[in-house]
Amino acid sequence: MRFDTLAIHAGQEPDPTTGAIMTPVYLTSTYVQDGPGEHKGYEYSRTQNPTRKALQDCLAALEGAKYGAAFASGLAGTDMLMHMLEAGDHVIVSDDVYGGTFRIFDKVFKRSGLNFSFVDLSKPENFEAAITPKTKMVWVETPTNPMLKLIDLARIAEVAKKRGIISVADNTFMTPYFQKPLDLGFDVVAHSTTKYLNGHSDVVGGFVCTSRDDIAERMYFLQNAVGGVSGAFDSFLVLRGVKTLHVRMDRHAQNAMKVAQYLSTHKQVKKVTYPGLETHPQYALAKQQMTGFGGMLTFDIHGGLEAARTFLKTVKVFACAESLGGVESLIEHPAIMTHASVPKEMREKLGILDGFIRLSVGIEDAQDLIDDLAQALDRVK
Ligand SMILES: C=C(NCc1c(COP(=O)(O)O)cnc(C)c1O)C(=O)O
Repeated sequence: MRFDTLAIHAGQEPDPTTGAIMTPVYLTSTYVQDGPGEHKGYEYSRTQNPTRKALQDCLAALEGAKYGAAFASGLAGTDMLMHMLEAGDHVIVSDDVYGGTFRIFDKVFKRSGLNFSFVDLSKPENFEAAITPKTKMVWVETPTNPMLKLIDLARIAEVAKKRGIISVADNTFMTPYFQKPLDLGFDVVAHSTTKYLNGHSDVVGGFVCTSRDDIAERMYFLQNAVGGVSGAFDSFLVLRGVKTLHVRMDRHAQNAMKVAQYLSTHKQVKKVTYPGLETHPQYALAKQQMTGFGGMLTFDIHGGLEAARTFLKTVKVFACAESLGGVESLIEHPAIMTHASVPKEMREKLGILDGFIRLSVGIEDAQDLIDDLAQALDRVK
């Protein structure tokens, strides 16, 4: 089956007992056994749950993975992956990542003895230069959150394989609809399903998938042993949301392009970054490894923090809030909000400055979105 059909059907057979076409929500913690160890493949819902299995199988099919595991949040999936490593191991991370991802690396796992290097992997030569004899994993986002830098997945994967390094791509921004890191040689894909996969801002969740048997064995062990699993109802909601992923992503991308083009002409706007604009420094790579450009864009507004605050308080259709990827349009100030946990000097080196604004462009009427931005920009000048 092709992507659009998999999004609706993969991992979901009609319920064998009743024929229910939608996977039931198995709100149960445990399963009665015929005798000690004599069960139907289900023992305890932290270990296995039919609704979570349907979600795991569906999302794995969309990423082209053999195995998938669903978690209570994106960072719970990150936590599981870090438990694959041991004290003294070294991880190379793209220098621009979600603030919470930076935080779990720098404030949690560094205390457990893991070492992290935050490297500008948009320049592929920097990856090999950062490898040490202790390097066990490379972790990338592309496009990065929030600077929307792109990383050449195939080139990173090639070097990682040659050096025996596990490669992980956080594919939250693009989703498998626009980008397939496993097809480009990556070992693991991670998602915050909170975002585009669920797509309706009513779940916090995570997902990790791979086609490597060795990684999968460890992944399922840790999912159960560490326990940060996706609950049955959250799994049902993500399974329901992902059914329209292909339709929503097309509309997100169409709207984002229109908004990016509008902002690019506005005198109050200093710089617009969107992978679909030919002005993006890595536009050629965007066209090479992505089939669409997503719904995320950023821009710098003249007037610094005061202008940014006024602007974020004046928009009406765009909601000022953290997160992204829902049907509604969101706007936020990374330096104060999503990336406050990144040290100021690191933020400023990346370009996350006082006038820097991130948009998650929703699937509303594009002209309504543009009109909303226009009226708010008029108030700023
Ligand atoms: C909440 C936001 N990000 C969460 C996130 C996460 C963490 O996902 P959680 O479900 O919030 O734990 C992981 N990876 C990326 C690329 C993310 O953007 C945000 O950027 O507003």
